[in-house]
Amino acid sequence: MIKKIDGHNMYYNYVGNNWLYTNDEKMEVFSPVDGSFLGYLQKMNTKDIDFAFAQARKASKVWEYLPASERAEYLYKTASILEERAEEIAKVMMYEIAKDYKSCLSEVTRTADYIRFSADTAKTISGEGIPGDLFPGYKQDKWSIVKRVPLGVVLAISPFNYPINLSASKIAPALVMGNTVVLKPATQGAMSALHLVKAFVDAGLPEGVLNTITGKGNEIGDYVTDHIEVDFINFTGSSRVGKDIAKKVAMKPLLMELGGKDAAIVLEDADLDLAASNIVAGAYSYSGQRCTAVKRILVIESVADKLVEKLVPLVQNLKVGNPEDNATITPLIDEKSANYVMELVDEALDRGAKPIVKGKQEGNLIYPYLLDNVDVNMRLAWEEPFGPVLPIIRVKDVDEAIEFANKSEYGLQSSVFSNNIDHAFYVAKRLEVGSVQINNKTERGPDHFPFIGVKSSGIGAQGIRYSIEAMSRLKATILNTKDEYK
Ligand SMILES: NC(=O)C1=CN([C@@H]2O[C@H](COP(=O)(O)OP(=O)(O)OC[C@H]3O[C@@H](n4cnc5c(N)ncnc54)[C@H](OP(=O)(O)O)[C@@H]3O)[C@@H](O)[C@H]2O)C=CC1
Ligand SMILES: O=C(O)[C@H](O)COP(=O)(O)O
Repeated sequence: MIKKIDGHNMYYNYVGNNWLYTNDEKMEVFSPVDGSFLGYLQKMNTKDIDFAFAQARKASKVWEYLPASERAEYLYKTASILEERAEEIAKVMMYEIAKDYKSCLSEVTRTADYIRFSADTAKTISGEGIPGDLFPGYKQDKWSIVKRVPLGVVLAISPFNYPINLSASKIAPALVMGNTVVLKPATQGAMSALHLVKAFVDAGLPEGVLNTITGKGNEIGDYVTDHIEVDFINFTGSSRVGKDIAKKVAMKPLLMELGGKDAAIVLEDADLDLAASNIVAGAYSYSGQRCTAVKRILVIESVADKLVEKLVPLVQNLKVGNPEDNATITPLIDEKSANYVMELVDEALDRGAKPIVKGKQEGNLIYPYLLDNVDVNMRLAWEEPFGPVLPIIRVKDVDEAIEFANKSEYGLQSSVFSNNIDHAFYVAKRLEVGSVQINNKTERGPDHFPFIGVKSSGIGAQGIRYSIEAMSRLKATILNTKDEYK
């Protein structure tokens, strides 16, 4: 997987049954932690990409017909290998994406659990037999035997922020269902993703079943997504890129998890300590670079001051610094992203938002901001910063909270904090999002729950069983018999 070039690591792609050096074009990868040089990735060209898809197509004809229980065995082995290598992989991830070490480690072990659970779940996917005579005019001589079959070749495109988990959450359900996979990981995150792929390879996965493509999304993306051999696209990333792909590819089924602007709605009867601790954990972990991060607070005016009082010390106490020291606030993925976050902060401050915790920018590191009195005329009320910045929007009553929550173009998750279950359900029922958390921060998981984005936040449902179902289709074989004995 790794060869030395000029004394530096060069990551190869896995295609067919080999770690391949495909061509001389390469990309340099630097660490967002300290700018150090991490190594090279290959820039695959159209010929290399064609080869990867051809391998996946060829393998799908065999893999599809392997007994499901045998496919599951490869996943069990992969999960164990990942666990054995958890510390090594977590370190690679920490330097590659500047996520704190503890979270990197738990991402790897969570992924092993995810893969194992996918194998378990696949063994519960059964079919059904439907008797024909349920419909008027038919006799007992006709049966439809309905089962799930794979779609063929799945293109998995993953983002930088969960390079292992959001690659595996596409690969594992796809493979165990009998699809083959071509993975295009985020460029910043690809080294970690290739370590995941190596675990599958070392588990003995047959030739061509899992293949990888590296290269800049904005250069090879169109060619990859529109490739004739792609039967299904499973994408996680920004709404901008997701929408672009959806517009360009015609008649290809899609599963997309995109951006979010998750609101934490705090009602008058909320437990404010619980709300404050959940909101701060939800908003600032991994410096807010999570699609499910709490990205705005909508609080009823009558309890807003009290909530703010509880939030301020929690935000002030967040550890800022190095991922090796398990800081919560670590450098953002790059300086461009940090500059965008500051653009939103500065615009809100210029328009009168109150910085109750005032952060600062040092290159790609942003110290946390908590801004009060953000209003609907500020970009920060609507745009997704993907950084450690949390706006507080004060609302007069519950209906205004619901109205503002739903005005967002996004619809991933929301939280509602209330000690009155009827009030919480009143709000939950009216929110236009995939999931509502009652008295908890917004978050994905446990991973067998459905994870759904609506509006600009996605298409379809992820979650182990749901992903398996999404990457399969029903196939009916109709058995016609004669009710006679000759
Ligand atoms: N809802 C969810 O589950 C999640 C959503 N997200 C969202 O993702 C964003 C951050 O992740 P980020 O990685 O920056 O997202 P991007 O959309 O920039 O990139 C996601 C993936 O798409 C690739 N890509 C980029 N351009 C194209 C293209 N034209 N065609 C095909 N693929 C392309 C990228 O490759 P390359 O790196 O080479 O550019 C990367 O692999 C945030 O908006 C966040 O909310 C993130 C995680 C989970
Ligand atoms: O990409 C994301 O940000 C994740 O899907 C969120 O996952 P989490 O809620 O487990 O952090």
